[in-house]
Amino acid sequence: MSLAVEDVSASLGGKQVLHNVSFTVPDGHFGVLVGPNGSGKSTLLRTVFRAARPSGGRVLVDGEDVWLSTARDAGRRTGVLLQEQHSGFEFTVEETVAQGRTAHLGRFDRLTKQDDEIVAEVCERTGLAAFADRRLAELSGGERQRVFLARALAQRPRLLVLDEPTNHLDIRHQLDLLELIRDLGITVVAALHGLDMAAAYADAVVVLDAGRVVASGPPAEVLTGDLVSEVFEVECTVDVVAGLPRFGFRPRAGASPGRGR
Ligand SMILES: Nc1ncnc2c1ncn2[C@@H]1O[C@H](COP(=O)(O)OP(=O)(O)OP(=O)(O)O)[C@@H](O)[C@H]1O
Repeated sequence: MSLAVEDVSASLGGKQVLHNVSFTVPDGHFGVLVGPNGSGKSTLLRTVFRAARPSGGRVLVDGEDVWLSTARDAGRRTGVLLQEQHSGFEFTVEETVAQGRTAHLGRFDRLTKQDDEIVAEVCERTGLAAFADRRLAELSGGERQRVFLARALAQRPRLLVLDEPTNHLDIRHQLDLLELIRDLGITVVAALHGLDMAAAYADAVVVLDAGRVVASGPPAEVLTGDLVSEVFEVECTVDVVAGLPRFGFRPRAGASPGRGR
């Protein structure tokens, strides 16, 4: 499933936070959004999974404007993993993952044996099988994040939208999650703060700054020391190790704590 964001603008609380943003993620590719806090990554992802309506422009999934399709159709094909979830902790892991199947059910349908098999397979794949009967309240933040990923995968989405999916995860689980996502072979768009991870896993990165795309393309071409220094207001050096950029950071001399936008 291809994703095309065309000239998207959005405003929140009377302030324009996205300015004519355009990029594409071809079918089966992994597109990553990077940018400083407040640069508009989450808002942009929300326009993609139909939670925030753009004030201008279009979001096309396989050529179809998501805002012209029903919420149910969009929900069926798009899996979403958000930064932090604060509810539903009374459910077990298995119950939560099974919620991913309900997007495909009619109002009075019940889960079938095939749904149960998908839930079991996803729990296995995400390393959650041993936790299946535990309540989310009894899990660590990182374990819960994996459950929410599993719920999104149980949906068997054709487009996966991830907002900081590696938040809370230790390094092994960050790598596991990104490997798993890459191996899914579906179209993925994710916001990531870790530039090393973005460089290692993305087919293409889109750099946002103050709601505008300032660069996009293959990570090794886009994530240069100069660009990262400029956008993140730090001193950044890049070494290429085994064909991948490795980033070194230092605070910029005389830098203030924020831009106060
Ligand atoms: N409900 C809201 N009302 C008004 N402004 C908002 C609202 N939500 C977000 N904003 C503003 O919109 C801008 C973009 O926020 P957004 O969450 O999309 O950025 P982000 O790049 O995802 O940030 P982070 O890296 O901190 O998660 C920020 O300036 C933020 O303060």
